[in-house]
Amino acid sequence: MTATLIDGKAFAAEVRQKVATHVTRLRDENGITPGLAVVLVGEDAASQVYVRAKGKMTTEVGMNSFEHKLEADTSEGDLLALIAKLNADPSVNGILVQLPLPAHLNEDLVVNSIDPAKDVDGFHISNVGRLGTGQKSMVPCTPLGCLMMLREFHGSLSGLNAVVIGRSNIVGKPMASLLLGDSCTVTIAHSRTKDLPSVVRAADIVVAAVGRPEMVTGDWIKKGATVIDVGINRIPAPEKGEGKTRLVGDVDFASVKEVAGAITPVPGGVGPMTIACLLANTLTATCRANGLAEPEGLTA
Ligand SMILES: NC(=O)C1=CN([C@@H]2O[C@H](COP(=O)(O)OP(=O)(O)OC[C@H]3O[C@@H](n4cnc5c(N)ncnc54)[C@H](OP(=O)(O)O)[C@@H]3O)[C@@H](O)[C@H]2O)C=CC1
Ligand SMILES: Nc1nc(=O)c2c([nH]1)NC[C@@H]1CN(c3ccc(C(=O)N[C@@H](CCC(=O)O)C(=O)O)cc3)C=[N+]21
Repeated sequence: MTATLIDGKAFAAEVRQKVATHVTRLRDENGITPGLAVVLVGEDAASQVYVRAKGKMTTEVGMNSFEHKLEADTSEGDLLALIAKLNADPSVNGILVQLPLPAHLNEDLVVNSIDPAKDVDGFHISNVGRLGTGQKSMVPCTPLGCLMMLREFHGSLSGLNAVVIGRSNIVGKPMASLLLGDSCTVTIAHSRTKDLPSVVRAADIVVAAVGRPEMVTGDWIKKGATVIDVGINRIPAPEKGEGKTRLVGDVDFASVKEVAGAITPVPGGVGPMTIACLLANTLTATCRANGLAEPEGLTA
């Protein structure tokens, strides 16, 4: 058996197109252009690539993109002052501080200084609490993108067994909340889970967010299960030439696709959906800030 490929890249393009249509309407009918501010501290090469891609897609959907690149040794006070300025700026509807931050900066403090209404990552303690209690919130982009793909593929998720591998605040935990919200029976697995393969074998839906290249193999997967691969791992690819690398997920695509019913690829799966959901969240935040109706199908 070969699994159906869930094409995140194509789906993300559709989401961005929907966002662009709403942005045009906001401009024409309300004279509003949503603005997204991205703050990058330090020179991490991978982060720079990602920030550039976000900036390009932000302007492509007709939003304003504001990039703030700060030195790696920026003080906490200077970073908090920038965030305060962005919080107060009416042309900024969304604020994203690229994580991880350099070690001398307190991530919780920084994230919780963002105005929750502009917290398009959904990492602020108030948004986390709202999501956990089923109140309207900003929903973290990566889990939201996974949920959109699952809903598109399955229709209803009600009663399905979902196993989320990974319990980070940015992926695993919010993913589990969203799946519970859609009435899945949810198990969260992590590095202390006993006999992970047999836990995963019970799942109709597997979301792998571990950060270990190709860890989940075909013999862990129930026949016909849906597998969402969040992992982004760069590994050496000597076959492409000396010093070359390639991107792989947390799922061993080759063996899993023979057993699963559906699977997302890496690249071209969750990654593009994450950026599309960031733009969707920025649009949602703009509508809420202006007391306008929210676009349908772009939030949880
Ligand atoms: N596509 C996208 O848009 C995004 C992709 N990512 C990618 O997703 C992956 C996960 O990211 P993130 O959640 O931030 O990672 P973290 O490192 O914060 O969390 C990893 C989780 O995996 C668990 N884990 C580690 N090793 C094992 C193991 N051997 N067996 C079972 N569980 C294990 C850890 O358990 P414990 O808590 O016990 O230590 C932890 O809960 C990474 O590859 C990252 O690059 C992340 C964000 C966005
Ligand atoms: N505050 C914050 N919010 C984030 O959402 C956030 C973050 N910090 N820090 C880093 C992680 C990682 N992340 C990715 C998003 C898109 C791709 C993506 O588009 N990947 C492409 C491939 C890109 C490539 O070729 O390198 C794909 O999977 O097809 C990857 C990774 C968001 N993150």
